Amino acid sequence: MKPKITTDSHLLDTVHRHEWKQRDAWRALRILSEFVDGFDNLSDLEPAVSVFGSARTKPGSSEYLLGERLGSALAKAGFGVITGGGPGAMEAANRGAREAGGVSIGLGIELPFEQRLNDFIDLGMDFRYFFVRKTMFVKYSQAFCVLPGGFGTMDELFEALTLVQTKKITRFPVVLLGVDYWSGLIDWLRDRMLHTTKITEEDLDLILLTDDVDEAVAHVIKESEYLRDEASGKKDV
Ligand SMILES: CC(C)=CCNc1ncnc2c1ncn2[C@@H]1O[C@H](COP(=O)(O)O)[C@@H](O)[C@H]1O
Repeated sequence: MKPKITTDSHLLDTVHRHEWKQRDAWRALRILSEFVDGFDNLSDLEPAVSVFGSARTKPGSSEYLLGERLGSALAKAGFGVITGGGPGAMEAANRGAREAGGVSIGLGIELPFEQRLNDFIDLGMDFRYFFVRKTMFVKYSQAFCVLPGGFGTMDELFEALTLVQTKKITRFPVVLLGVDYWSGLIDWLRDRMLHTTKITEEDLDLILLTDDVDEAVAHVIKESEYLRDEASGKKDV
């Protein structure tokens, strides 16, 4: 089946870009309105953590259960849980949060195939543009927790790391859950990127790698407290 054309794909169409000239100007307003909707819906949110992970994680699998436990632990610690609103690891984290009585948020994305928000979301939004949605993940969360995932998950992970490394955001905790899954990547970052000085030791220290949901949540709490103290002037920037 031929994939449906999405709004995002029109924007990124390089072949017909002359034809899109007029329409792209209008598109800018649509993008603006998507930002406004996001700010409007999310600015009153309690402290929240974004959880990322594969859309393909199977319900009942160990990775799904890890996502559920993470969502639940974050909710019990008082954090809202924000995901991409889709299936798999996103659903698992939303489910854990909802079942623990927390606030479960899903920021969905228009895709070329049929897609709806998962069934465990209290506050849901659908975005047309990936980049607008990504702004919301960063702006409205205190930390990123990353479950095993593919390209989409890597994109979200490395965006956060780049923002911290370039000091666009400060001390934003990034936790990778799933030692077995992620340790190959961490080894490569250390042995290749760090070894050839493309990143620094300090950059690697931005990431906590663990299988332990409680350790992940404790880390997020500790970093959030530091940021709160910093904002209230108790700590030097
Ligand atoms: C079965 C399937 C592919 C469904 C796709 N449905 C999706 N719905 C919502 N967010 C998504 C989806 N696919 C990728 N993402 C985004 O990319 C990440 C997962 O991508 P991946 O599966 O690791 O690469 C998620 O954290 C999410 O923000």
